[in-house]
Amino acid sequence: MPHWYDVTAWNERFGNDSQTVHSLRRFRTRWLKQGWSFEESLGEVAPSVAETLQSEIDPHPLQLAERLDSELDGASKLLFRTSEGLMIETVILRAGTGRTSLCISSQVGCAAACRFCATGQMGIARNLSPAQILDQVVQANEFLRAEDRRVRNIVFMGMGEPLHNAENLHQVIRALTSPLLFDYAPQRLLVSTVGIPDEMLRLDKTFPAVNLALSLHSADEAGRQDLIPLAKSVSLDRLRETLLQLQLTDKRRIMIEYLMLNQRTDRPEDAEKLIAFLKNIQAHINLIPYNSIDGADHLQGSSQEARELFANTLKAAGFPVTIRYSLGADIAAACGQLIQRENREIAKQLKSAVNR
Ligand SMILES: C[S@@+](CC[C@H](N)C(=O)[O-])C[C@H]1O[C@@H](n2cnc3c(N)ncnc32)[C@H](O)[C@@H]1O
Ligand code: SF4
Repeated sequence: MPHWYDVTAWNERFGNDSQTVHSLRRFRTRWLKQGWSFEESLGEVAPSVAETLQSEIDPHPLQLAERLDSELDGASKLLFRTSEGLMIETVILRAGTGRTSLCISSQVGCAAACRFCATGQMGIARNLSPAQILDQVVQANEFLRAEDRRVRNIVFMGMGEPLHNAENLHQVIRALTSPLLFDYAPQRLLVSTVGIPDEMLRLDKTFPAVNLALSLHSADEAGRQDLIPLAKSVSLDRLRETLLQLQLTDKRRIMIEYLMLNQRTDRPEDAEKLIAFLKNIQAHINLIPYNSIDGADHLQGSSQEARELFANTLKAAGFPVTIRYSLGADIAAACGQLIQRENREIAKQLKSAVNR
């Protein structure tokens, strides 16, 4: 089997004898849709097929290192280790409605190097493979099965910039939405990006029903560049043009993520700039409270009062606005923060091993 998430490979590998095809379908349903373990699911196929699957598929390229359950709300953080020893995190969010979302990582570290982001400050950027990205969903669903739950929504809002890992992202979306594998509706997926125009357009063209969120954070050119070094190569004009282009093919609202930073992004003039930037764009604005990170003492989150005033200005201009409620505050703050130092150390060791 070249890759288990490649549907055509299954047919090529096992042929189309109807009994085998049916039993393999049951196997994949148990494993990928119902959260059964790989081993349990093997019980659905003939022993000879099970033996082949066992020897050719590595069901868990990620090793679970730790699980942290929030005592405040329904969040759980899963810390995984890659075969290189690097750590990534995945967050399960259980909403009161019974709906479960999963926040997954697409990279270890991130080249965008945003000043406010622990992942960006790790100083490394490694793409996760499709199997490593999908394993986060597989392992989360295995946990959730004990609670009679299944992941309903998947957001690419964990570590890394998904559009810097676009080829793998496309393969992952294909697998997640394939009726023969995970069978998620594309509307249940949300890709969050710092803003890579060509890849935003390509994603929209390839998967028009997958939701897109743009992490804008500032509609002031110098202010945005100050927070997001990558923004020096993507102007606000280019981003606005991209949003307008997306709107031509897609009538849904795009989500704009906006980090609330004291005296940097939360002043009345910042709200006016944001309103001007979003003129004629169907946007839903999500205001994000800042989780402070190590090494960014110059950044402070906005007060609740400033957030509410900002939200009201945007609402008065006609935009739907939500203030993101941060789940799992007790199980560690901003994404990437827990493992920032550990990954730096491991990346250093790997580098010196290569140079030796
Ligand atoms: C970690 S990023 C991953 C997806 C993609 N790279 C992006 O920037 O949209 C997901 C979201 O987390 C936000 N984020 C990063 N660091 C944060 C922090 N310290 N506090 C609050 N939100 C943060 C980002 O701005 C982004 O909107
Ligand atoms: S916020 Fe997103 S783009 Fe910026 S460094 Fe973090 S993961 Fe990368």
